[in-house]
Amino acid sequence: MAKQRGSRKHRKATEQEEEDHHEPTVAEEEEAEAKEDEQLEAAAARDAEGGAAAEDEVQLESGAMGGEDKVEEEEAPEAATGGDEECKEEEEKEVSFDELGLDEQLKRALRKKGLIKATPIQREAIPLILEGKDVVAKAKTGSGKTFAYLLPMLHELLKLSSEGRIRKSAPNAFILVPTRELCQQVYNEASSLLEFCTSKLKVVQVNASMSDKDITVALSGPPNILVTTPACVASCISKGIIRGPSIKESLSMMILDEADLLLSYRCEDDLKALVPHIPRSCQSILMSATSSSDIEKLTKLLLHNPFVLTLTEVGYAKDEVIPRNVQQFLISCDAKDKILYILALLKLELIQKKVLIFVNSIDSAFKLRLFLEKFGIRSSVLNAELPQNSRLHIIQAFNARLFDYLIATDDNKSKEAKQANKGNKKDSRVSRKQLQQTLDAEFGVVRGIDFKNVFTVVNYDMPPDTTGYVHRIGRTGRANKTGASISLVSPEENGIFQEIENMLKDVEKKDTSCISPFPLLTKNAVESLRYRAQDVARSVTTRDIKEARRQDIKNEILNSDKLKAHFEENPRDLDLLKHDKLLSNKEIPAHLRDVPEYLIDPTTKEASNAVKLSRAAMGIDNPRRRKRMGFKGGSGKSSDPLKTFSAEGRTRRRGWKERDGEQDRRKRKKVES
Ligand SMILES: Nc1ncnc2c1ncn2[C@@H]1O[C@H](COP(=O)(O)OP(=O)(O)OP(=O)(O)O)[C@@H](O)[C@H]1O
Repeated sequence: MAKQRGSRKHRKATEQEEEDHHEPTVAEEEEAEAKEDEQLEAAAARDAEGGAAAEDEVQLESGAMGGEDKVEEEEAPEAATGGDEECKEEEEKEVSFDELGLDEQLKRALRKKGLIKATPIQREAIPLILEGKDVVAKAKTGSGKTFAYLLPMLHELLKLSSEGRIRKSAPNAFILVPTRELCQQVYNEASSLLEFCTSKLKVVQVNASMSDKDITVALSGPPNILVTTPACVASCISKGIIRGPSIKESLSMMILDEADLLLSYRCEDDLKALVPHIPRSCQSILMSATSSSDIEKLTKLLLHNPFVLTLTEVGYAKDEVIPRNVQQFLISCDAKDKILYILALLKLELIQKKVLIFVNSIDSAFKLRLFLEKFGIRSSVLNAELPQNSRLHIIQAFNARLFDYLIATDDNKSKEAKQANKGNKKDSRVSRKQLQQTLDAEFGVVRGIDFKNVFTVVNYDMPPDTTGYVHRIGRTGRANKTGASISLVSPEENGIFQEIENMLKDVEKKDTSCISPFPLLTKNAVESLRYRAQDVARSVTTRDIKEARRQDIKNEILNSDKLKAHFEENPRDLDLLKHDKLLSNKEIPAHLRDVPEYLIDPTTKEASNAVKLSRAAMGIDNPRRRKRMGFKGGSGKSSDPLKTFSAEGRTRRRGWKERDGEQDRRKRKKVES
């Protein structure tokens, strides 16, 4: 593995390049925007990069929650990174993409994204893959595994293409991922890297929601790279859309991304069906965030004498499954009080936005959404019932900061899926059909999805297993940004919580707990909201939940086709992406929308202010930043009650109007809380 360490000269060049990426003036930005013809995703990703530095600075000043564990600026780097020595070690190992010998056109695409230095997994895996080795790479969530395989793969294919050695009877590379959402995400990433050489390589994604005709059209050519799920590729082979002998002739590389999840998505048989068609010469790469017996199974099935990159080998001082830039907290409470605790966290602004909240059933998700809505907190629900276009666009809209709170049921193992399975055991055909009708088997909200700039992940319900925990928490702290997680643990969930704690201690070789009690929420603050919360929770009936669920699907189905057509023509127009519209058309009473000042104790007020200050320091509400994300008009602060709520008590303004026009409250009378 030929590797150059970061020389001073190189570092200087890198600094210069970073300076070149200065914040543009408004005029420059407008001019650039007029010229740019970029995908929404690329714009969001660039902004995420821009935000990273700012967020890291905030970590130094006020800790991840912007709360009471403030540290002096000089001391902070040590606290944040685990010590000077470790920092130096990391710095010594820094390698730029230039040093990895990648194709010039790929480097140009990386520069355009503002990516200069390789992450540890990238700097270790890229040279090995370029050497032609089979590789099994295990690295924590958000560590950049996608580019770790995409870059060397594209480099090799570009080389073959320029030497005229590409075989064209079937795709040259398969990238197999567990879910459709990931197909789309990986396809977007690969396309963005090929921006400066579109005529040389073609990448397509196909999934089970497409008709055979559409799949056949997509695969005509054929493309060089196929991003798909194991189920879809197996079906293409069995239907003769891709011929086995052609795969044998053309396939030179196969990637199994999110390999730890592939088998849990019932992909084993599909992968076994593929094995006889894979040529012996095919290089196989397996990427995973966690270790499991499934990984070993897959390794045996598909790889030849692979090089195994484990967590320590990719440059981290110690093994870690949760990025060290993520602070993990817990709140112990009764199951019935969870709704009260989440209200306190959000309404008193004790956690940093954006927030991703995980629940274990779709009904719980809608109950929570309706409940929060009654307090003026708007959110969106992401679940397996929604049409695929809607799911993709909810993720896109959340990434673009069109709303701050997303409630997700995290995979097809939700309570509903389990019930559907259980209830239909007698007739497995009915069971499968019913399940497919209601819940999409290839759906995966969380796993591997690159949510941008999620600061806090909340486990409203604990995940069913330790892998679920790792993947959920992995939606924050991505690409070295700071983040936090809060798990609401009821006595009934103590078992799984202990399992998670033991796993973390085991991996990180620690005796002490890795998950600390959340320090910013006082008993007084919770109790001050209890009466209202209980009252409102009671008013959200099962019928309301059923109706909201039905209404949401209806809206999203209507929107789904519009979204598809519209975004093909206007990839940057976010007007349709308002997935947090109010479910109820009733006016929010003032006493619920605003928390009166006398209810908020001084400690809570202080904590809330600290969180707000750190948010301001991150520049999250900066109008120029919002504009780059695709917002039209101003900050929206003047018309959105979410943005005007203050834990210090509210300065009432006369007449305001809901942004989406559901309710015109201009004539609303001034009512004292
Ligand atoms: N070299 C880099 N420098 C900075 N950011 C990077 C770099 N490489 C990738 N990223 C960004 O890091 C984020 C996480 O990357 P990616 O999705 O590949 O992580 P992952 O390891 O596959 O995570 P998961 O296991 O959750 O799927 C992405 O937003 C990506 O654009």
